[in-house]
Amino acid sequence: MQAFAEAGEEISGLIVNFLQLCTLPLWGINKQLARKVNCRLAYCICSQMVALLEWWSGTECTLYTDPESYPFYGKENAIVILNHNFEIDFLCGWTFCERFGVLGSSKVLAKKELAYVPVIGWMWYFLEIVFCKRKWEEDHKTVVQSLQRLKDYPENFWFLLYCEGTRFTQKKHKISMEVAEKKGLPKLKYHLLPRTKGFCVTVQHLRGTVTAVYDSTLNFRNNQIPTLTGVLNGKKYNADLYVRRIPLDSIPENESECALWLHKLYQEKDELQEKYSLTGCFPGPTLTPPRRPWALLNWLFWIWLLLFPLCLILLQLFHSGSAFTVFTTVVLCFAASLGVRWMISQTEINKGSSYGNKEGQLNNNA
Ligand SMILES: CC/C=C\C/C=C\C/C=C\C/C=C\C/C=C\C/C=C\CCC(=O)SCCNC(=O)CCNC(=O)[C@H](O)C(C)(C)COP(=O)(O)OP(=O)(O)OC[C@H]1O[C@@H](n2cnc3c(N)ncnc32)[C@H](O)[C@@H]1OP(=O)(O)O
Ligand SMILES: CCCCCCCC/C=C\CCCCCCCC(=O)OC[C@@H](O)COP(=O)(O)O
Repeated sequence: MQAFAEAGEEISGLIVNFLQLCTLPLWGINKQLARKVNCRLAYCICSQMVALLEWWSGTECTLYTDPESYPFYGKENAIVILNHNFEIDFLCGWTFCERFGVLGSSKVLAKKELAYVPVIGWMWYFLEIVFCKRKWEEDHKTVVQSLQRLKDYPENFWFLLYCEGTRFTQKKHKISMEVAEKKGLPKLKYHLLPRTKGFCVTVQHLRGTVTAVYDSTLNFRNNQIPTLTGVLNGKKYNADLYVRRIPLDSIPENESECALWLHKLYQEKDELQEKYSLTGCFPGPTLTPPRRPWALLNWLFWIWLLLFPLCLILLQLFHSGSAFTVFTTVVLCFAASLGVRWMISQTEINKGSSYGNKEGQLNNNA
């Protein structure tokens, strides 16, 4: 039955991918309309995952931020900088996107490998997500081109940058601190040394389009180690997100000064993490926007649309279908379930890339 449910989830994603494909002719006729339609279609996929986190697992997401910045959230384009320690940090990010109304349009500088993940990766293609190979010589041109395209984007968007470039592991941390030492930069305890090129080029090319940087730090209470499998199994987590709004005007235009600015920011982020690990909470007030019903309603819609008829088909098969048809259906469901499990494995840190491991970097970046 679980295989059947997972197949249903995947099918809904593939249907949306197909609808996105159908918008291709529209891009030539009315690009801004095509973008808006694709934002709504992407919302149909992302909000199902948000519904799993918010409504199925009941995970609580608390926002720590100052009341002066709060009215800007969701009303402007922004670059979001986030620490990269958790398997579901992207999902918590999506939850905040949902609550501030920018879920369908949010962007990320993502590794190229994710473009090939069915449903999510294919959806991203139509959202004009910026992909990188994490090899600057090869990335520079394509990243700049992709950023330029966002200048006339018709919806407010958040552009997420994991400046550490990869998920935190002890090994990657040790190596990046050796790099920090060689560069004469202070050591970080909780972060990898940030990669500055992506940030500087984003600030440079989105100046005038984006008005602020949201320096964000995510933690989970009581040293919880959240996983996507945990969320799917209904496990409740408690996420704390600290957000500081920094006007883009205050970030240096000069590349080397911009890189230094980012290193300094990560030193401050490290101090904040130290406070969190000592006290178990972030400083300042909490201002958490409530869950909205739309993610739940969209999820229920797809369940109603797919699972009910799929269950009926399955029942009919077992009652009257031939052994061959039953066998084929079961095999297809298991294949879809395997597909979903492979997608989930993309979020697992212990199956992560060798990027940032000195030995791996010489040969392989996958
Ligand atoms: C109110 C609420 C607010 C917020 C809510 C929060 C979030 C919601 C927002 C949006 C959500 C949207 C979408 C989310 C959905 C899903 C996202 C999921 C996943 C995608 C994420 C990824 O794929 S992360 C991986 C890809 N991204 C990045 O890597 C970005 C960061 N990297 C860069 O910017 C890089 O510069 C680069 C990729 C552009 C280029 O890579 P390259 O390796 O070539 O980098 P560099 O040239 O920068 O590196 C060489 C320099 O680094 C030094 N070096 C060498 N080894 C190391 C080392 N181990 N550690 C650190 N530094 C190292 C080297 O010496 C070079 O130094 P230079 O001085 O020469 O620069
Ligand atoms: C419509 C519903 C869809 C049903 C499907 C449900 C199952 C979906 C499962 C998984 C979605 C895949 C999301 C992929 C996002 C993974 C983000 C991520 O964490 O990337 C890692 C990257 O930053 C750094 O990689 P490395 O640390 O260098 O390695």
